Amino acid sequence: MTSPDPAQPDRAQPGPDGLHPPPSLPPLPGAPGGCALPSVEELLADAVAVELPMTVRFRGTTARQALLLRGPAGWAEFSPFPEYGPEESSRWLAAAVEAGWQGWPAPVRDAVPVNATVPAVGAAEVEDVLERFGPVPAVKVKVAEHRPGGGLVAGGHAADLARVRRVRELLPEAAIRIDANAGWTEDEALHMLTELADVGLEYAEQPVPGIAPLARVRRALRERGVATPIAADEAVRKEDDPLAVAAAGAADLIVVKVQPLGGVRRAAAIVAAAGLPAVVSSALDTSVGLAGGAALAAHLPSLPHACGLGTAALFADDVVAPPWRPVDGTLPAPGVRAPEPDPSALRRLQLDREGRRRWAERVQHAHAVLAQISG
Ligand SMILES: O=C(O)CCC(=O)C1=CC=C[C@@H](O)[C@@H]1C(=O)O
Ligand SMILES: [Mg+2]
Repeated sequence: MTSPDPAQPDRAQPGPDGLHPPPSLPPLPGAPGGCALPSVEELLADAVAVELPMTVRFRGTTARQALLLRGPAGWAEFSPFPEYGPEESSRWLAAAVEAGWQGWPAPVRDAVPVNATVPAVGAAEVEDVLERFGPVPAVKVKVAEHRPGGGLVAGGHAADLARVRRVRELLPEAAIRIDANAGWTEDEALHMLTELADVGLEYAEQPVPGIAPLARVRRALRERGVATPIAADEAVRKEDDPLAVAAAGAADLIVVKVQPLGGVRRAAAIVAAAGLPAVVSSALDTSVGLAGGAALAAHLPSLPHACGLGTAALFADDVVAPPWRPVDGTLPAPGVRAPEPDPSALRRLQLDREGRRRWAERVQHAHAVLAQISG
């Protein structure tokens, strides 16, 4: 549909050591060569802070907050999780600046396949959760969820195994991937992934924290004859160098998310430079942010796996009407800008004055980090 984006590094060009692709990624807003960084006042001029109720607990929460911004190129989302500090949040703000003040790069496909996402629910609830997504080619099952104070949630390993097996029973043909969010020790990961070998997992996402442990688990599984591919998520989006996991050969594929990686162009450049198959996933964004994920998935030259972008199905309400939810297992590509939020949904979901103040403060702090990069 379109020619390659010049912002993407050329994978055919090896880096200085002759082996690895060049590490250069598109600059963040405000940095030399990047798009201009709007002022805080400009960013906040039309901002609306919202809270979306969820139909099921996910990542320990039943409500998701976000700040929606409006720039000349369209609507944008800034929704770092509450525990994220200014530095990590600055990449989320960079993604919002791209969406609202620059626009997304052009798509090469019209629609993207998505997976259903099953939070750490009991096996008896799996059917209900899956119903919200409709027919899908793939399912992600959350495992290894911890209580806020530490320790696995009730049911532990047995509940995780039962949840995955229930999905397989209900959807014998679907691809099933699990996501442990770095919640297992290496021994637990080896034990659980060996137990689940008969399910034929599509891949296991971040079974353990870090890069070296991921590489060890991957190697040890092979030695045991377990062929489950290993995907890196936190080892991409939370490391200083998002390419380190690929350079270390620690994963078979990478998970990429637009907000945590600083925008569609940056995420696409990371995929190109990593040289590994990629899965585009959501950051539990509202439909505005999800459209950014769909823009990335629609822009990538190759999309070998269904995307974790069906998460609007976990919300009881959303800012766009109709919400950016999967239909027949796919989401439409949004083009170069996000869908317009529905004004009545914004009124219904907006936070009070104190909530707005907290979000404005988070924008200021993240902005200060980006402004510092630009010198
Ligand atoms: O990939 C999916 O199916 C849904 C998105 C998803 O799992 C996540 C969204 C937001 C925060 C993360 O804890 C989580 C993930 O780890 O991938
Ligand atoms: Mg993950």
